[in-house]
Amino acid sequence: MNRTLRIGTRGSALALAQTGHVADALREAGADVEIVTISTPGDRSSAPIAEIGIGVFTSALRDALANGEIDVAVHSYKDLPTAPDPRLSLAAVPPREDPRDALVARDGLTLGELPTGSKVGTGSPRRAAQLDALGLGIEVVPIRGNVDTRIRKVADGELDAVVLARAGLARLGRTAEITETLEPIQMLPAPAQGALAVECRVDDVDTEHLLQSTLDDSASRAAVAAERALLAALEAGCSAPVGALADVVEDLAEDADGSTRVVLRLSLRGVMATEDGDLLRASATGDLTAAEELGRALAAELLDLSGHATASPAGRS
Ligand SMILES: NCc1[nH]cc(CCC(=O)O)c1CC(=O)O
Repeated sequence: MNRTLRIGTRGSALALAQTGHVADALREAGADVEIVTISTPGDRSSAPIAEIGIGVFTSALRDALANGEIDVAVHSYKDLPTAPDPRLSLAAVPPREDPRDALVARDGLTLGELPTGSKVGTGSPRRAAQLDALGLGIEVVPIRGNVDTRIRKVADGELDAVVLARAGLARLGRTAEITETLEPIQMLPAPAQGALAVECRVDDVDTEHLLQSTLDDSASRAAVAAERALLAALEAGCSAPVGALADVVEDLAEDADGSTRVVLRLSLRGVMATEDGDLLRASATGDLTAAEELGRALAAELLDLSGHATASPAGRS
């Protein structure tokens, strides 16, 4: 293909870093690429994400792609609405970064070492609910802003700690500032956290093929598909108190002749906060080729649990 591919991105440091990695990989594969920065309403507003709604960061980029202003859009996958955009194709899910959340605390402290009454900043209801459930006596303070702004609140002494996606810090080269990487058993990440979504126009089959063959990682795609199907089935967005993490695991399957062989399967964990702040957890394992079914089955289990726990589950109101 000898045309120049215009790759669209938001202008934040994180978005530019992510898009830079995608552009590098495409250049290595011999493509001619150019980066185009698109300003989104989400970048211009400082209101809480829960108020301005899912899609604030991604819909301007998607429109620019559908209109032909750009040929490729790179998104943080977890920021995409769960409804598919019929104008676009999800051409590639590149190998996922570490999906876990990370703590950046003063004086090198871990969560367990933070004294009672410590202020921990996060704008995410999912992170807030899971922090509260740990029962550490810490105060969760709502914050917004880019990664740099959030970390600065710790350096300035306004907060004792913030919780951020490890992947974002890794892409910005700032993992040295992490004081603890939070284990999923304490803090399940947002569905698709750490993964990128690379889109092109649905009728641009040349670009679709190039992106898919150069960038796509089928294990990352399957894991994220399961997590997102769970989220979609809970009718919840990125600001909902829902965490999910799928891992590709090795399992043993028995053949008809009695011999065993190693097969890859998906292991999915999910957490959902009720309106009372209780956490409901469930997990299941399924076929790598049936990721979405696994996500939907686990969502049904969580909804069933919530029916027993409370009359009106969070994320459905
Ligand atoms: N909602 C903001 C956002 N979108 C993607 C990332 C981090 C990178 C990723 O998860 O892929 C972040 C920052 C954060 O949650 O700390």
